[in-house]
This record gives sequence, C-alpha cells and structure tokens, in this order.
Amino acid sequence: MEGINVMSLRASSSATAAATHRLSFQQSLNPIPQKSTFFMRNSKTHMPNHSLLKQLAVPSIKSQQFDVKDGSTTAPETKIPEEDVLKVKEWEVGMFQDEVAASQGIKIRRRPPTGPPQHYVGPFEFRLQNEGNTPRNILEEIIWNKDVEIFKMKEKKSLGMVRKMLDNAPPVRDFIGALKDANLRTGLPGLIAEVKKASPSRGVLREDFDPVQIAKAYEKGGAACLSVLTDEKYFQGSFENLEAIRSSGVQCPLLCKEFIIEAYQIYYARAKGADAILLIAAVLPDLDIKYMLKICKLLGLAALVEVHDEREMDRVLEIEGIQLVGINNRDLGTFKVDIANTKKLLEGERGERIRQKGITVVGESGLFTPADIAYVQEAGVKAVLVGESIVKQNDPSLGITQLFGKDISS
Ligand SMILES: O=C(O)c1ccccc1NCC(=O)[C@H](O)[C@H](O)COP(=O)(O)O
Repeated sequence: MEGINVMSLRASSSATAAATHRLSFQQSLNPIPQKSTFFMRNSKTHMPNHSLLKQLAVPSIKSQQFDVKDGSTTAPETKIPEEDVLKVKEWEVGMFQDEVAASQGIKIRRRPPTGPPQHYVGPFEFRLQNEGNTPRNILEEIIWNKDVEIFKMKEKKSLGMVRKMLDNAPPVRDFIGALKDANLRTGLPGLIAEVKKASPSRGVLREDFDPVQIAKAYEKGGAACLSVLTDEKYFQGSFENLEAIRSSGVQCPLLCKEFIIEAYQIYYARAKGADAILLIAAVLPDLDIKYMLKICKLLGLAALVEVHDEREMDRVLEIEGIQLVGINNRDLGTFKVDIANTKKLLEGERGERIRQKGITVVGESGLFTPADIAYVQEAGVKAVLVGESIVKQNDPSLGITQLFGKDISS
C-alpha cells in the first residue's frame, strides 16, 4: 500500500475531508452495502482500529502548530497508509468540532455525516442509517449539506480567486445605519424584507418568483434593507439572485441569507454584493463567531448574529463587537413559531445589557400583522426581518403597508 504524508495532508485538509465525504457521505445516505477497504477491520482483533486512530491523530492535530510555507509544512514527516489517513481525518474532524460545540450547548453537529459503522460481513464494515449519520433536525441537515456544497464551490473557485473578485465588488452599504435611520424616520422597527421563494417549513411561497421585481417592490414599500436567500437546495435561492438585485439599481443594503460555516462563504458573499451576512449561534461556536466577526470588519460587512434561546443570547452577549442580534421566533426542531420568544429573550437583565451595549435587536420570523409588529417593538426590537407575510402578496409593496398598518415609504 502506498503511503501518504500526513503533514502535507494537513496543508490540504479540505481535500482529505472531501475525499472522506465522497466515500462516506454517499454510503451513509445509501443503505446498500459498499465494498470498501476504507472500512476494513483490524485483521487480528476483528474490531475497528480505534486506538490506532487516536495514536495517529495526535501528530496530525499537533501538525497544525507547525509553520506552513507555500502550502507545505516544515514538520518532520510520518508515513501513514492512505486508508488510515482518511480514518484519522474523519475521527479528528468529528470529535474535535462536536466536542467544542457541545460544551457551548450547540446541538448542531458539524462532523461529516458518517456516523459509526454498524454492520460487519466478513472483513467489511458498512454503514446503515443510524443516529450518528441521520440529521436530528432540518438545520443540522442543511449544515451537513452545506459542508459538501462549499467543497464543490471551492473546487470551482479557490479562496484566492474569490478574494481577487473582491476588487470588482460594489462598495459596501451601511446596513445597520439604514435600519436605525428607518426606525428614527417612521418610529417603527426598520424592515429587513426577505426575498425568499421557498422554505423547509412552508414549501414554495410564491410560484411566480422574480427576485428583482420583488426587491424593487419592497424598496418602494419602505423596506430599509433586504434579506436575500442564497441557499438553493432548501430555499430555492441563489447567489445569482443576490447579484442581480445588487446590480438592478435597488439601493437598500443587502443581507446574504446563507448558512455560514466557513470564512470562504463570507468572502464569496461580499464578492457577490452583500453588505451583511448571517451568523447563526446555534451552529457556530464562540471562536468561529469571533473569527468571522473579524473577517466582516475587514470587509466592511455587518453581521447579524442570530439566536434562538437564552443560552445562545448569553453566549453572544459575552462576545465583543456585536452590533446586531436577531432573535428567531422559529424553533428549527419543530418549526413552531412563537413571537413571545422575542419578548422572553429581551426581558430583565438581558434586555438591560443589550441596551447598555447599544446592540440593535431584530425580531425574526412569524410576523404577520400590525399587532405582531407592535408586540415585538414593545419588547424592545428596533428592526424586524419578515419573509412569508409580504413575499406572498401579489403586490409586496402593499404587503408592507398592510403589515405595518400604515404606509412607511415616506
Ligand atoms: O423558515 C424555515 O423553514 C427555516 C428552516 C430552517 C432554517 C431557517 C429557516 N428560516 C429562515 C428564517 O429565519 C426566516 O426565513 C426569516 O426569519 C423570515 O421568517 P418569516 O417571516 O416567518 O418567513
């Protein structure tokens, strides 16, 4: 068996991760047994070789600390068989990320969807659907798919290429400033109007979906900012929609509504004309949020940091530099929407800290009537993010007037 150098693999870890994906993601979704030496058991013990995995993982993790020059490391070389290197990667990515996340109460697992092997036939192991490789909820499913999607995006355009695209990106617009201005002008929460064709909870919201036409109608109706879904698989959105709206003459600052798990996506969003991005606390550990906030600052982007519950809000309030926090009223496990969630998270000491820090709070999801808007405004929000109730209207501009109970366009 030809050996592979672990140190050089560290320098191109996404390639290894992708190889792992290709081998095991498909197998995990497909209950048909696969013949593969990748899952061969230790021939003496007839057990999966976990101790070997752990031994091998140590130098691999340590190698992250060595200098990387021009894509190659200067660390001493260790030859490890190819099949073991892939196993190490699977173990390392899965265990490390999920343990850090779990310690912060994050239930979304970021590991590639492989799960433990279940069945042994002769010398082979093969994967059937099990707790480890089945997403626990829709958000987890979206994130697992996003991982694969990002790998494919990078195959087409490297980070270096995307960073070059930034030279031609349109100038950044002030997303938070636009929300504050609208709030001062109307005395109502500034509106982030969502350009969304479909969603996992509601299916297709609008068959005759023309993103630019809808964006123009939102702007005419008084939206301060727009949120553009770019996820294709679950929301039927696209980066083309974002780009088209940006170059259509619409002046509202744009939020790229994407499930961000890698810095690459932030650069990509900016290159396609985004002025703000979404960071979901249910998915991202604190260190990732801090790191991504730095990238946003570098690129001049606003970050909408989204929380669903008290624990996520408390985590976010410990992070310096957050200016915009979204409270999502949709439970992504059950899809149940309850706007009382916004009130609950803004009550008491938390609300006080948010005010002291000067954070602008956005109420998200399930807002349909002037009474809903009044309710979340009373709770303390200065902005709202609204999709379904306005995108479904024949005239989305009129939809905004109906939502607020008055014309907010001037
Ligand atoms: O809406 C969903 O089904 C959904 C599922 C999984 C992750 C996110 C999801 N929604 C994203 C949103 O947060 C909403 O699009 C946004 O808050 C607007 O909500 P609404 O006004 O209720 O359309």
